[in-house]
Order: sequence, then C-alpha cells, then structure tokens
Amino acid sequence: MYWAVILGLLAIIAIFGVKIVKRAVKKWIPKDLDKFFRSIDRLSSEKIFKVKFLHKDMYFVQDPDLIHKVLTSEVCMEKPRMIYKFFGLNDGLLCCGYKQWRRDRKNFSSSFNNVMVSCFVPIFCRIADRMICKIKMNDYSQKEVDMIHFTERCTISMILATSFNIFPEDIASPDEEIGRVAEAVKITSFMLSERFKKFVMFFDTVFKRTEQYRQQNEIRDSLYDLFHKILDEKTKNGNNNEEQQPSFFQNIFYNKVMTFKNEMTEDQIKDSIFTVIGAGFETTGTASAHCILFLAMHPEIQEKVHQEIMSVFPSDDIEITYDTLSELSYLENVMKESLRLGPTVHSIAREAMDNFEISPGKVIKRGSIFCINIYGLHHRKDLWGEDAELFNPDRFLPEYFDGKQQYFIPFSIGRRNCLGYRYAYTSFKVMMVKLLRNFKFTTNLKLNEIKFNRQIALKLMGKHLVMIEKRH
Ligand code: HEM
Repeated sequence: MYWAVILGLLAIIAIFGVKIVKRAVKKWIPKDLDKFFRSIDRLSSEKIFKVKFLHKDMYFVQDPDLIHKVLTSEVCMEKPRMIYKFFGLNDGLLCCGYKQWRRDRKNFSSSFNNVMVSCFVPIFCRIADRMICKIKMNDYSQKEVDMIHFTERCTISMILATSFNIFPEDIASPDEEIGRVAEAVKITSFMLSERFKKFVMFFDTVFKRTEQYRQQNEIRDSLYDLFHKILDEKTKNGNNNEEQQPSFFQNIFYNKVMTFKNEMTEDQIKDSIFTVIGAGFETTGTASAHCILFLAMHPEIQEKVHQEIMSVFPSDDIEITYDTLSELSYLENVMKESLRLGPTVHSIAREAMDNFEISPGKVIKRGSIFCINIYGLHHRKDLWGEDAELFNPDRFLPEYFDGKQQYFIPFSIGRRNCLGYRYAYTSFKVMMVKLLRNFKFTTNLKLNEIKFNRQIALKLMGKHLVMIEKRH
C-alpha cells in the first residue's frame, strides 16, 4: 500500500515538476490552518479565484451573490470527498455523497421540523435548569471560570436527551459520563485538525495505518457501546412505563429499525449518530459560550437583554415555549450578532456535479470544488461597514439588515444547509434565557484583544473567562 502512495507521489511530481509540487504543498497545506484561512481573507476583494490542488480546480468564492448562486444550485449539492473525508463520517448526512444524502435528508428532516423542535423545548429547559443548579453550587462572583465548560456539557446533554432519550438521571455518574462524551468528541475534532497539517495524511491508505486512525475508531466505538449500554439499561429497568419523551435516534435503534433496516447499514447508522452529535455539540456549545462572553464585555447590552427576558418571563412559573421564545427579538439579534462575529462553522465546500455557469459566460468544470469562507464574509468592512469588528446587535434590525440577508450565512443556505438550525437556535435561546435570567456576567477580556482560531471548527484562542454573579 505504501508503495502505491509513493508511486502516486512520484507520478504527481513527474507530471507537475518538483518545484510546483513543493510550492503547492507549502502554500496550500500550511502548518497552521488558521494562517491559511487568514491568507484567504486578505484576498476578499477578488470575487472568485482559482487554485489548482492535486488534480482538482478549487475556486474560492468570495462574492455574496456568487456564494448564493453556488449554495442554492442543484448542480452544487455534492460534498467534495477530498475535504469531507477528514471528518471520518463518510456515511453521515454532513459528508455523504449526493445520492445517499437525498434519501437520508428526507428521512431525518421530520426530526428537525417546527413541531418536533417545539416538543423539545421542555427537554431543553429541564437540562438548562440542571446547568443553572450546577453553576449555583459554587461562587464564581470573584473567580474566573471558563463558560464553555458549562455550555458544552449542557449542549451534549440536550443532544443525548433529544436524540436517544438519555437523561442525566439515567446515567450512573452523569457528570463523569457526559464529560467523557464531550472530551471524546473534542479529541476527535482536534485529531481531524491535526490530520490536515500533514500532507501524507491526505492519502487514506497512509492514514488508515496510523495510530491516530486506530484511536479515532476506538473512541467512536466506545461511545457507540456506551449509548447502547445506557439504552439497554433503560429498557431493562422498565423505563417504558415512564412518559415517553420525543427523541429522534431511539427510533432508529429500537422502535423503527424495520423502517430503516433495508435502507441503512450499521455503518450508516453509526455515522448518522456521530454526525448529529458532532455537528450539534461543539457548534452550539461554543456559540453559546461566545455569546455569554460578548455580553459580559458589553454590560449595557446584557442589561437590555435581561430586561427583555424579564418582560416576557417575569416569573419562573411562566412556561417557556417555542412561541414565547419567539417574542425575544432583541435576544435573537444578540445571538445573530454573536454568530456573525464567531461563526462556529467558518468555512464550507461544495463540488460541481456538472459543468456550472456561475456567471454569464463563466463556466466551471464538473468536479471542481467551491470553497466558501463564512467567517471572511461575516467580517467584511465593505459589506458590514467600518464597525464590522464591533459587537452591535442592532445591525440586525430590519432597517439596517434589509438587503444584507445574503451576507449572513452561519447555517449555510440552500437545500444542503444546516439540518439542525431550528434546533440550534431554540436550544441556544433556552440556554441564554436561563443563564441571563439567573446571572450577571462580567469579564476582564476585551473584544479587540480576543482572537479566533480557525481549525476544523472556529474556536476562541484562550478561554471564555467570565465571573458569574447570582441575580436575586
Ligand atoms: C450554532 C450551531 C450550529 C451551526 C453554526 C451550524 C452550522 C452548519 C453549517 C454551516 C452546515 C453546512 C455544512 C456544510 O455545508 O459543510 C451544517 C450542516 C449540518 N448541521 Fe449544523 N450547525 C449548528 C448546529 C447544529 C445542530 C444542533 C445540529 C443537530 C442537532 C446540526 C446538524 C447538522 C447536520 C446534520 C448537517 C448536515 C446537513 C446536510 O448536509 O444535509 N447542526 N451546520
């Protein structure tokens, strides 16, 4: 196998020449992914530019209208395997080929529609209340704490509850096990970023022989076994008598296996589960921590959100529902501004399934790859104004935002957008309502001093350090 790779590399060098290959490797596979994305930002005045990478034409699309055209075109629904294979979830919705995606997206979309997400709201509230209790157990008013520690654990618990009907009460030592799941997903995500840094790791034949590949599979299998174990225990303990909560994967495991049996293999089921956990956990957990940090940096905005929350939910007894949440329009703008400055999915890619006329007379060849830099788009001064780097939720007021919709795409757009965007917005909003109703956040960090690091997902360089004061 190694010989095949070495021969392949020699062939590439023979075709393209040693110098060109060396230059391409240095330029396009930098040691640091974040630096690579920064160099792309600097080219934002170019509407679209092409780079040859191995045998592929890669187009970096920067113009908002062209981005819109690519993401909404039926011809660009395919994910480039060359890039998405790094997630190691080839059979999950996020990374799978177009044919499988059409079938699976239909199967899964009912689990993420308005009705289903509104049924999840009481579950989100129950899990968020647990986070509030955990925070209240300590006094963080004088000592700094990393907010992401709470938001990530809350998000993973929400996903476990809504996907498998697994609640912290069902787990023998919930803090330990939930922490284990969170760590496992984070390690996998870190490993993915590491794989990007080594050119030889682009080749599956090499990667599959590495220790990293073995570890990744081990983590995944142990999580899968853990879910099975918990579900088996629940069934044995007769939890069936308990009022059944809505959940989307328990069906796949148990009740509706027959529906999917002939359609989905064990690997497809595994990859689908890890796609939802991976796509939903780090994204929402990190977005919520960013939002709290931005509010801690802007006390006047935090106070305004607090007042809005108190006007809609003046007492703890008022039920939080999908409808009442929609009354919190200022909070929604705060969340959007937070996702604009720190889009947790910072870049995406698509592949042309056929020749594609991107603009009059400019035809892109079938098989070409489009790269979309969401972070770059969200930070452009020519689109958002000179204050683009500032945190200003009012820019989402209709009088300023109308006509700018295509500059804001944290969940992507078109038919292959984020399947979980309603779920994400709703769970994110519930967390914000509970946190801001109960606590006041402050920080010593300054907006102009923090930096984001773009690896596989967008992360803050450093910690989301805040002080937390209880409100009475
Ligand atoms: C703040 C939170 C979130 C953000 C910013 C986000 C963003 C995105 C983006 C930009 C994509 C498109 C990726 C691409 O084209 O490569 C995507 C896809 C996806 N997301 Fe999310 N997401 C979030 C939360 C969630 C949640 C909570 C779930 C599920 C519970 C979820 C499930 C998915 C799935 C399954 C896909 C693949 C969809 C497809 O290809 O049909 N996401 N997400």
